[in-house]
Amino acid sequence: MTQNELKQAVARAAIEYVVENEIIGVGTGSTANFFIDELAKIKHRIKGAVASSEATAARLRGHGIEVYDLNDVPEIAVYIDGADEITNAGAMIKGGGAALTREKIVASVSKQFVCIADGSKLVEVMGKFPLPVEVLPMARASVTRALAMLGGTPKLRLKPGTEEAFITDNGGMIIDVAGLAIADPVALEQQVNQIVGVIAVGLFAARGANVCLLGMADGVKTLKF
Ligand SMILES: O=C[C@H](O)[C@H](O)[C@H](O)COP(=O)(O)O
Repeated sequence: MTQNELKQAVARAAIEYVVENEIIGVGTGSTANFFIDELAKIKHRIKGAVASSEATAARLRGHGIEVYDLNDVPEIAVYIDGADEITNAGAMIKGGGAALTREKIVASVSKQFVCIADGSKLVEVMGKFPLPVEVLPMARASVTRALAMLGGTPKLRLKPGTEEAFITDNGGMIIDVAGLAIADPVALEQQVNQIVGVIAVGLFAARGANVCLLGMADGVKTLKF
């Protein structure tokens, strides 16, 4: 099976977690895109969705799914999203697609977080995937110095094929920190959150996933945390 087929399989399996007549929280990225395409097939069974990025909002609308402003939605029954890495305790690195801040906000008001990922994302210790940190542009240099003190190698994310900084949906910049072996994800999440100028860190540990649907060659494996 190709990686895309594994992503498609977990996207399909995630439909079982969609709560009828509710507003669904929807993540960002290639796996989330497969999920949106599956969600479109049952759109008459949901009220609508809250999107974690402009790209997700556009794809949802393209399928005729109503997109709600989170300010008008006090609680979300289920949030479905991918991950860059996930541990067998449900902690995740997210933000490879730069949507970490909005993803964290939507996840924070969701009763259940269902992570959908191909099996290669399951790791024992996170950190092989560089940890994304969204920062206010004026704090780019000071936050970079503070992140270097944590032991990794921080690098400003650039717009593909250019020397210009990548700018997020929120007007922030992303610093990717390579070379961290994350022994205590909850402690590191707290530590990075305390750096002045950080908007959000792509560690989802204090609030991790409740369920993970992992795409494996022999089928979809369900992990519950
Ligand atoms: O910012 C992007 C998100 O955190 C994604 O969920 C994550 O990068 C995984 O993306 P993909 O499903 O494309 O591997």
